[in-house]
Amino acid sequence: MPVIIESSHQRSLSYGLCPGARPNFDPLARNELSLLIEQNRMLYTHAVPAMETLYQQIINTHNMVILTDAQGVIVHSLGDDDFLEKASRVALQPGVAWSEQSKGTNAIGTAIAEKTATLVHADQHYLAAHHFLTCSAAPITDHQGKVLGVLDVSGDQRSFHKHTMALVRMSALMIENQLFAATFEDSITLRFHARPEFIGTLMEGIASFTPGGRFLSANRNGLFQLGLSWSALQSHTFSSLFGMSVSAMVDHYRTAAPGLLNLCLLSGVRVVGRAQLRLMNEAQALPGVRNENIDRITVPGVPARTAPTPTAAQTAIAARRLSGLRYLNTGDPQLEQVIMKVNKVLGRDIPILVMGETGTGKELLAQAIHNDSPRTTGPFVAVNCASIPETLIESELFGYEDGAFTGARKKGSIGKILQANGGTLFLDEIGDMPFGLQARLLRVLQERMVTPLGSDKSIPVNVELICATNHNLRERIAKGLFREDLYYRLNGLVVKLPPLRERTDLETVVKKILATESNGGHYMVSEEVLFMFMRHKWPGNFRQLTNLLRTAVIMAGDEHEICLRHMPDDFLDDIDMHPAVDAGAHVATTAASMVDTGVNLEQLEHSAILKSLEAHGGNVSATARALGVSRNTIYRKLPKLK
Ligand SMILES: Nc1ncnc2c1ncn2[C@@H]1O[C@H](COP(=O)(O)OP(=O)(O)OP(=O)(O)O)[C@@H](O)[C@H]1O
Repeated sequence: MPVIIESSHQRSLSYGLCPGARPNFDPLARNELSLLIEQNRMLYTHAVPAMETLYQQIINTHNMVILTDAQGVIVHSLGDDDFLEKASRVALQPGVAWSEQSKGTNAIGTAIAEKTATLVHADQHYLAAHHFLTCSAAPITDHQGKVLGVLDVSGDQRSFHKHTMALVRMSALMIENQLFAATFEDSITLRFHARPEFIGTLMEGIASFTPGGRFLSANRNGLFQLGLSWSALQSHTFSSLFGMSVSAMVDHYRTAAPGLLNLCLLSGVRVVGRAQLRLMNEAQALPGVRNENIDRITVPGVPARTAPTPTAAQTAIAARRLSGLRYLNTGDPQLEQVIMKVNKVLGRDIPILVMGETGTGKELLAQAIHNDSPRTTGPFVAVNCASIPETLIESELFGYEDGAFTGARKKGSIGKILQANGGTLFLDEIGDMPFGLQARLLRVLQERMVTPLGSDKSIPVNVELICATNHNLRERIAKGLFREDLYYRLNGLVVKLPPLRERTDLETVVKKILATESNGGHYMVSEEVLFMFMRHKWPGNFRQLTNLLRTAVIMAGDEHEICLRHMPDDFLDDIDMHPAVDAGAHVATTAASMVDTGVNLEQLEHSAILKSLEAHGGNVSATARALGVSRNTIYRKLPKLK
């Protein structure tokens, strides 16, 4: 048995695992999984296209391609799970943990423990239940060598192929290189190799530098070619590593037809390289480049931004999928119903009407519907009917011909409806559409033709329509402000987004927003703040919560726990915090008087929790202890208290 497997078996034993034990395949709850994906957003976005390419190479071989986070929890998997027994299918699904601690020796867990690509075949697995598997895994590391996750191919051990490991390694390297390029987008990046034909391939070294030439980081092959550790490289510069100053390199690209750079490594090995400069704002710091108030410089012959490659397009598709419906689902039952209904009409040409207060995420939902629909590669065009002056909304929507009215642009405009052709048109605040225009919109929807202002030609149009409103449209119909016939044309499926104060997943939502706002940084809110959030009415819903958390993250700085002192004063003013009272006595008296007045048990329970929380200054743990229930019970019951 290879040494690496032997030491892993010893570790598995020390974790108290028994080879004959039945593994635990319980996946994370859906809301926990969306949070996990949110926290690993960058890895996920860059890995999914590479996983799809990898899968194309092993399709029909009874294998699955798996991506995990740094702890070995699966965040995405795709492929043939037909080789698995029904009961084991769940094992390779998102949300299941494959760390050594939970599953013993296995390719994912062992690759994380050993920080190296690992093959675990058949009975090399610690648990007998996994002996039917063969798994090849490679860690994906960031620019500082920290493991971000693992890429793995798992299949039936009878389908073992010796090339699989090499494919997995190459794909992991591809993901690392893309992550590296995305991290150092605004730096000097040098791609280098001893052989010119390897520039632009997975074998190239990549090193990044500040505009002044200070070393920032290098990818795996870069470190290998430079022959120095990451920490030893910190004191180096472009010129100390490659024997050429940054200004000489810039001069090279000023020549008429600059070829590859001829460079010499510290070891004396000669390499060739191609530099990319994408310097934002710091252009002035670059020696030899004139300061002409430029905030992005392009060196002739060097593309400032690489043209979109198929991989970039795939990355964009993955990013779109990441904003799909399943990632909005963070555990609130009302929202779950909305998503379930919307999923049923996807791609069926049924207009969707989204109701909800301001900031409840109506536009985000519309975008997610578009991203998950078969029209995802088409345009998504949003029009806010309330924010466009009444006199302009007609031309904005329907377009106009050259010179149709005074002030019109010379060449006319195609209008938002035609811009959305082949995609989705999202009409926000539809209730505010001027009455006169409602008839025109209705005609477009019925005839599927648009006639621009000043034109006598009708142009066919094919759009999926999503409308949103925070008005009660029936009331507006009754007042003669909204056409009934248009209402019936729009309401193919009507869904209502719950306001934040009614959502039961506030804690998950807060974590998700914090993960996004802090770019993966690990911020959390204190119990006291969470309690306040649960009592707040949130008139601005997500918009208000997102802004508040954005500011709080900045205020908290290095502290990572967001407390009351990080909250803005106006928010604190809004919260009605009563002084603490003797909880027990107060609860008992209130309960007695409530029973007298015929209040039901649920109201009594709510009142007791509320009073106790007030008495404990909002401390949920202390309240739970005082009332003899779990913290979760308090959280579950809190939203109903408002
Ligand atoms: N589920 C969510 N998670 C995180 N942020 C969200 C969520 N839903 C909405 N937001 C954020 O809240 C803000 C408002 O969302 P959005 O514009 O979709 O709401 P809306 O209901 O269309 O608002 P309005 O009625 O004012 O047009 C946006 O910044 C959006 O990114």
